[in-house]
Amino acid sequence: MQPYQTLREEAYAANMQLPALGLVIFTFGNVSAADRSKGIFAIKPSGVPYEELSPEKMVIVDFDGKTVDGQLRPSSDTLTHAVLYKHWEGISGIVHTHSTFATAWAQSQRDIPLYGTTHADHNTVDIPCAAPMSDEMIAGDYEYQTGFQIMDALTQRGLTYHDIEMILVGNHAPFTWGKTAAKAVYNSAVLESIAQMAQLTESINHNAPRLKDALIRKHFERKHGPNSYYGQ
Ligand SMILES: O=C(CO)[C@@H](O)[C@H](O)COP(=O)(O)O
Repeated sequence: MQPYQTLREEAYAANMQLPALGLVIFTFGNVSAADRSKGIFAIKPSGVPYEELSPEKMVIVDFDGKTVDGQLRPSSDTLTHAVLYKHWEGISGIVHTHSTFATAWAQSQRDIPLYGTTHADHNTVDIPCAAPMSDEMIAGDYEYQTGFQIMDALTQRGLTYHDIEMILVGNHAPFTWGKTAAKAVYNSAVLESIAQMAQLTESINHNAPRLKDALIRKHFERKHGPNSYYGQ
């Protein structure tokens, strides 16, 4: 058995969901799965097509972004994942994609407004778009700074990483997270669907109204919290 085999298999399975769900093409995007008890995560190697991936090719990295085990160079976004794992204790999965509609909203530099119950089933707030990074941050350790750009965007809105598990990085693309890599992948697929619905909503009615608070609460609380009654 290879070292960290179980973690590698979890990361591999989650990475392979991205092309399966139509969230990436070629080598776009990346998924990591963390073992917080060891302070490490497994992440896709950089620039390797998904069809060439295997559990053995997942790279094991610590929360400072240093490679612990693996022959291949980890994802170019590794330091962004590392920063978020280091600062957000409740997450063990992170996904970055360039899914079309979420990326289009990121390029528009707009938060995704809460127009409908599909959005409210998952979030009670607009989906944030982090501001584009300063020239200094870009010239510095870009991926490391992207992690802080994400955290700062939530703080500026009075949100925590529990309040919402998805964000757009201005002019770049989305990041999502969760208690597991599988949940982070689910969040990436939900984000792409919400982004597409919102874009279509605005193209049909540019003055479309936001969902009213009563419906936001009803749909979110139907699925989440002590009085939820969705599912089995
Ligand atoms: O953000 C980007 C590119 O802008 C990444 O999503 C890459 O497309 C994936 O890079 P690797 O994980 O293969 O290094």
